[in-house]
Amino acid sequence: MLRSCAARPRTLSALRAARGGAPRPARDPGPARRSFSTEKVIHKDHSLPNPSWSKDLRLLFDQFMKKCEDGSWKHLPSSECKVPQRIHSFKTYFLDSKPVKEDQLSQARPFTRSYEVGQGFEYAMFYNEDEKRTVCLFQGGPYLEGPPGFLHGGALATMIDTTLGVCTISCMGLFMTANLNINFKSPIPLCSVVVISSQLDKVEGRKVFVSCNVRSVDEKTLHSDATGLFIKLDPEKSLT
Ligand SMILES: CCCCCCCCCCCCCCCC(=O)SCCNC(=O)CCNC(=O)[C@H](O)C(C)(C)COP(=O)(O)OP(=O)(O)OC[C@H]1O[C@@H](n2cnc3c(N)ncnc32)[C@H](O)[C@@H]1OP(=O)(O)O
Repeated sequence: MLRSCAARPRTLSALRAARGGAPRPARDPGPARRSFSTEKVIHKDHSLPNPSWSKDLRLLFDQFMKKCEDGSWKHLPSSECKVPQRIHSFKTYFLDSKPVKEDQLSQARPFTRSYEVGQGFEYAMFYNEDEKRTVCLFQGGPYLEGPPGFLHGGALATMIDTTLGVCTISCMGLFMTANLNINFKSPIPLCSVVVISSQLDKVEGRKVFVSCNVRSVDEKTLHSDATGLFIKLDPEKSLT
């Protein structure tokens, strides 16, 4: 039986409604056309509240949306993370890599958005360009269990990597994670909400140094801290 963090939609149509969609969507054109067409593709924004979000996550989300009103913070819709041009650019950088078969590629989707609503990674990100900071409000669902009742360290590492990755976007260009160091200080109860606060510390040529901490909603518990190194892909190089 599925478990969830908040009231779980009981029917398929309720689930679709929770995702913000119509009760029965039009026939899906198929992932190949949906994700990789050069035509304008409309993606659903998974970073908006849904019924699986706990009160804590909703409150924090509302607080940050308020901060967006004066333009200092920007809410990052999940749909911006999978832009066809960006996918094409990555392909051109890694021309010599063993090509993924088209039918496999057509099924690809962002790791953190590949779970049913409420079961995996529920999160929203906010970005402050002037301060070079990114904040991720994250609720890890029941399918992300590591030690019984607690979040898997790899799931947290994924969210740290994603948050730090978004933090590098102020430098523009395409980046890859080269190094990630995480100190796990206190386990995170499954289904609880944590705040990942990241900042850009230093840029040295193509190297971008970023760091973050992960705290409980009341800020009393430091769950983790981490540093990351992201490398801007060199247009002169084609990597294998
Ligand atoms: C406005 C709204 C927009 C929203 C927009 C959303 C965007 C949505 C974002 C999603 C965010 C997802 C975040 C997931 C991000 C992954 O999951 S990435 C996947 C995991 N990472 C990988 O697979 C990377 C594999 N590694 C590589 O491809 C290559 O090693 C790299 C990292 C590209 C570097 O290769 P390279 O360009 O040949 O670099 P290279 O010349 O060797 O080194 C450059 C410099 O970096 C140093 N360096 C390289 N590697 C290391 C290392 N590991 N440690 C220390 N130093 C290193 C070198 O020493 C060198 O230093 P200098 O000599 O210049 O001082």
